[in-house]
Amino acid sequence: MDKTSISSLNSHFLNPSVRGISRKYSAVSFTSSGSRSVPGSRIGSPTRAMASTNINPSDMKIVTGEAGYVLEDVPHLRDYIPDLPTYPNPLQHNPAYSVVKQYFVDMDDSVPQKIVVHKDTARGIHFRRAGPRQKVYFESDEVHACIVTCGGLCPGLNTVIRELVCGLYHMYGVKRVLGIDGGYRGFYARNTIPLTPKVVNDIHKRGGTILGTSRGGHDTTKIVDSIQDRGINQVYIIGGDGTQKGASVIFEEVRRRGLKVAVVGIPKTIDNDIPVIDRSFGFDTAVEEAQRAINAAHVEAESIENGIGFVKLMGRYSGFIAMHATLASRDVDCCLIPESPFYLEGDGGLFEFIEKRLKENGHMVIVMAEGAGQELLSESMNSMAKQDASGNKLLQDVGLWMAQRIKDYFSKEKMMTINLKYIDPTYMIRAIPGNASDNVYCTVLAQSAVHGAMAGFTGYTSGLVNGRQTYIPFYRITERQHQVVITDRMWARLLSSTNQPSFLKANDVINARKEEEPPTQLLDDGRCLDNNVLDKEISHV
Ligand SMILES: Nc1ncnc2c1ncn2[C@@H]1O[C@H](COP(=O)(O)OP(=O)(O)OP(=O)(O)O)[C@@H](O)[C@H]1O
Ligand SMILES: O=P(O)(O)OC[C@H]1O[C@](O)(CO)[C@@H](O)[C@@H]1O
Ligand SMILES: [Mg+2]
Repeated sequence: MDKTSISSLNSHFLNPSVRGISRKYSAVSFTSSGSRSVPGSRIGSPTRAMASTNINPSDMKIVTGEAGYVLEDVPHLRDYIPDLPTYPNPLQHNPAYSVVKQYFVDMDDSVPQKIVVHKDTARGIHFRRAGPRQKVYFESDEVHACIVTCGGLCPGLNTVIRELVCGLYHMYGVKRVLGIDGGYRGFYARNTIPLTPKVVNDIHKRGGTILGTSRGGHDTTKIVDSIQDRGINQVYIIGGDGTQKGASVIFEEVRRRGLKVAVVGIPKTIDNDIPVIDRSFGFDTAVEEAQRAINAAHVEAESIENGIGFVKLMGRYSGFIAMHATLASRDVDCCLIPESPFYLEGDGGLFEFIEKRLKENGHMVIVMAEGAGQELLSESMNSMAKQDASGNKLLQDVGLWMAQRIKDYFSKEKMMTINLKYIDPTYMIRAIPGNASDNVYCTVLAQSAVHGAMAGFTGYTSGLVNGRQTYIPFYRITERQHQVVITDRMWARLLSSTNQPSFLKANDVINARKEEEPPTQLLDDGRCLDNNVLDKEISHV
């Protein structure tokens, strides 16, 4: 697409003829009952919003408005089940809430995805604001909820479980909540665990998940059969990108069967690799806990001649933990992440930098994300890529390999004595309970998820966008992975903090820019661009 067609797309979008509120629902007989109808409203095309992704248009529920406003709405039970009765929200009689002015969220409240704007910027994509609604679509004693945790561990998992249970009980008077044992396969292969506020009372102080977790084993038919057979009508699914994909297909099958079942995703990933949301719970805890390993590495390194403290951190495809832990610490001399290619030998390579830093300071600290430099390791070992039960790339231990390469290089090629101490705190970091800030985050996240299901929304991930809780359609969460953008300011901040070289060649920069994120990145002239045209017209970051 050339500049002209981009402009024409945008001018179409801002054209007065397509202004006003317009709606487009997916192919499955959605109705707009219950939605406020705006005088002069008309069916509009979601072309502009769809153009940004490979998403099936029938999955999208788009509401457009004045000045380029787009709401990427989430499905609702009444979209496929007509004439659903509503009930007054029981919170209005709850003394804790009834005194709160404007406690209920206005049905038209939405949260913008991009908050940096220019005076003539289109308002862009918005998500539905989370929170309690005046009317609910479930009676308290009708609700039979279940909670499942999938994928790797993450600090705060138990807090989310606790707050889902307590939120359902205390806010909505729901008494039937089941824990599914051991991830997705637990729906059909394991026992369930009845959850009450008493059972979950102090679980937030423990790491891991009291429900157990697993990878693989997602059999959609068996899972939905189990939901149907048990009479479950609210499903809370806590997990990472893979889990949210699984939640999305469960939702599709539930909708196909016409079941009154709300399917809700709660994003969990220690790697912070889920797009759209500000950050995932557990990430803050992980960055804080990583400080202990980095401190130890620094103490060891500075106590000995040519000491190198080497810390491996988690981050399969995304180096957020390593980047933030480095920025927080100030003791790190070099941070290596999967998104930023590097090389070892020759001018401008890692070995040259290590030698320089040791000569300057006598010691150094290196932080490496587990997904960094995997291609160097594979080349050197000539090894085949393997996968785990969920289909994720199984990483080789790059930290140990790199530590050995550094030792060999300096002892054999430079005849220089170095003292390298290798620290791998990865699973120790992942297994601790959430810290104070993550626990608050988990509480708000869980309560928001419950409010949405009670209000009849379904097929959404509950998540923080620009500091506000929102409901995000599954397809936005599953369409790509969130990664560090190495041409963005945050990585530049890290480079100026560590004063390490970028190790980039010109080609790497061009490729990195092509992979840049957002579907609605704001350009200098205030327009928004789609991913698929980003490579044609890259502006500032
Ligand atoms: N495309 C998919 N469709 C259906 N289910 C999926 C899909 N991808 C993954 N899953 C299921 O989701 C569950 C968790 O996936 P995965 O092991 O990738 O962890 P995750 O949720 O990405 O969490 P993390 O990466 O943070 O550990 C597994 O049970 C897996 O079978
Ligand atoms: O050893 P496991 O449990 O398969 O998980 C390891 C992976 O899980 C994560 O913690 C989260 O995806 C990654 O950082 C890591 O590569
Ligand atoms: Mg994952």
